[in-house]
Amino acid sequence: MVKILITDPIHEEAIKILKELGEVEIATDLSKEELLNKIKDVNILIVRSGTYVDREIIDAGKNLKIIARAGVGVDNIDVDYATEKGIIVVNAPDASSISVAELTMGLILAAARNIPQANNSVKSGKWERKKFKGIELYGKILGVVGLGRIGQQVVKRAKAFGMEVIAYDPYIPKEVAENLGVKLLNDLNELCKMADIITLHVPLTPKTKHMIGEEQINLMKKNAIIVNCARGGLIDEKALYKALKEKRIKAAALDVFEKEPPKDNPLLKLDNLICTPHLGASTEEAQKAAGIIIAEQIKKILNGELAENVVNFPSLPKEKLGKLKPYMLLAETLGNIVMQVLNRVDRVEIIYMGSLTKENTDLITRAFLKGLLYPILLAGVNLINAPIIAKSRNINVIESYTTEKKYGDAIKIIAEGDRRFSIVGGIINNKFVILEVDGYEVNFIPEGVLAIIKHIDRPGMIGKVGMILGEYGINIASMQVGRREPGGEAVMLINLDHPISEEVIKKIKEIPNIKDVAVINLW
Ligand SMILES: NC(=O)C1=CN([C@@H]2O[C@H](COP(=O)(O)OP(=O)(O)OC[C@H]3O[C@@H](n4cnc5c(N)ncnc54)[C@H](O)[C@@H]3O)[C@@H](O)[C@H]2O)C=CC1
Ligand SMILES: O=C(O)C(=O)COP(=O)(O)O
Repeated sequence: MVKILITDPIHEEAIKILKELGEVEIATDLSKEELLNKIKDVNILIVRSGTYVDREIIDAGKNLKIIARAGVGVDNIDVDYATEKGIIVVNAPDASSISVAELTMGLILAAARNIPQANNSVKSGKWERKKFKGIELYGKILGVVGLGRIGQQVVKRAKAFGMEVIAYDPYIPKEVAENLGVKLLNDLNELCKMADIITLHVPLTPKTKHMIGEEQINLMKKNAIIVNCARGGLIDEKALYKALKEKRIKAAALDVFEKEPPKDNPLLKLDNLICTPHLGASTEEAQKAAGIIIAEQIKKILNGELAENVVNFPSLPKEKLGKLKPYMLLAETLGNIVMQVLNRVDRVEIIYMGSLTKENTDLITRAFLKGLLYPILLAGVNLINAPIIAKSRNINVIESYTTEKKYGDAIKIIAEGDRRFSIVGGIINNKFVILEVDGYEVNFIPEGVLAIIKHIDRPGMIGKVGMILGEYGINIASMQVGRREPGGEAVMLINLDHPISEEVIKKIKEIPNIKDVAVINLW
């Protein structure tokens, strides 16, 4: 009988379904040691955000086949390692959007009207009507950062309050914003300047980490309110603490923290900070939906059926994949690179070369689209929904085939968005190799953090880039230059051991003869 372990609270309706599938044990609040012990015989582990499923847990789970996340974010699960171990990861991305949007409105109102502070005051025997004068939402400007599932629900509710809504989401088609009656801005700093209230609804990625820092907070209005019901880490908590302490802005309302629970976090001592303990998805409705969705997904997987919310690869039967799997992984990596080089993608052409032209390439194209959308949507995108999401984001996808044999079995991507970008990737000795970038031939294995630097071929260019990286303590793992002729345009590919900050990128861009710098985190 299948053994199912549930380590975070999930809805009883879901437990009912799971009990029909196997032997269920519910053990919440386990210490890591306890979990390491229990996981040994478990086949299916069910978690929410309270359980960290790291390498050690996965290694200990010798019989683990499925990890189910009864919610959206899988940032507490080492999905790559699970994939490596052949463990399926499944989630429920749509279940809690309305609940999170409603909590966001709750926190906006609470901050605007000082509700938590006033509640504490009355309960302590005071009657301080003057102290707690608030502001109306009516007529105020709401700045929504991230116009995805939750952001869009927030817009609808804010409109009902008579708010004017502006948004920043470089990846969403402008028609989506137009249909919602939202003004879409091209610049986050502009939103920070204009908005009375700012609310965050983006995933936490290397690009969005600390997207609200000192610079953005300093641009905000004196009475601005900032709300975060997405992920801790989007706001630089040190900068926020300073701004709230100095009353640079009116208030912040947080459902999420960089470290949860936020023990000893100095923010908690501030009167103008209100907070909830990561309650966005904690409603009867969202939990019921999330629980039932993952229980149904598990049932499908156990029956050998296609499950829609599988986050990673191993769900696909080996016999169906054959030689395609490495090319799916290659395509996923190419997708990753393209989105991070271009930021906004309007059109992609996927050109299959060599003997790949004889294969059924549908799965490879899906893997490419999953990789393309992953840097902005994380676990919300999978092999099943990737083409639909690409379409909903107005990304025109074209597949074509060429008998050209120059690179053997390879995949070429020509993408258009902020600019045109092309890349060819192949597989040599079981390694992904970049064979061409923007028409320049190279032979480079991308690993860790990849920098693609376009420049004019002049003596000392490599040294100048290396010096700046060295100054910031960033190690170069490997590098290569591709050029057509000496003195002309060239491309430098560098693998770095660490991610690099916007400050370093800016410094490199300031070197004379550097044309463009793109830094890509390879997931
Ligand atoms: N507090 C809670 O309990 C919960 C929090 N969440 C969090 O809410 C957040 C949003 O979730 P969904 O709306 O479901 O995600 P979604 O994937 O539907 O939407 C995210 C949006 O962010 C945009 N985006 C990505 N990178 C961006 C950037 N650099 N700048 C601006 N926009 C960017 C994407 O284009 C997308 O439209 C996630 O962080 C999720 O983890 C989700 C559920 C519960
Ligand atoms: O689903 C998500 O991403 C959430 O942040 C909600 O987390 P939870 O299920 O409440 O632990």
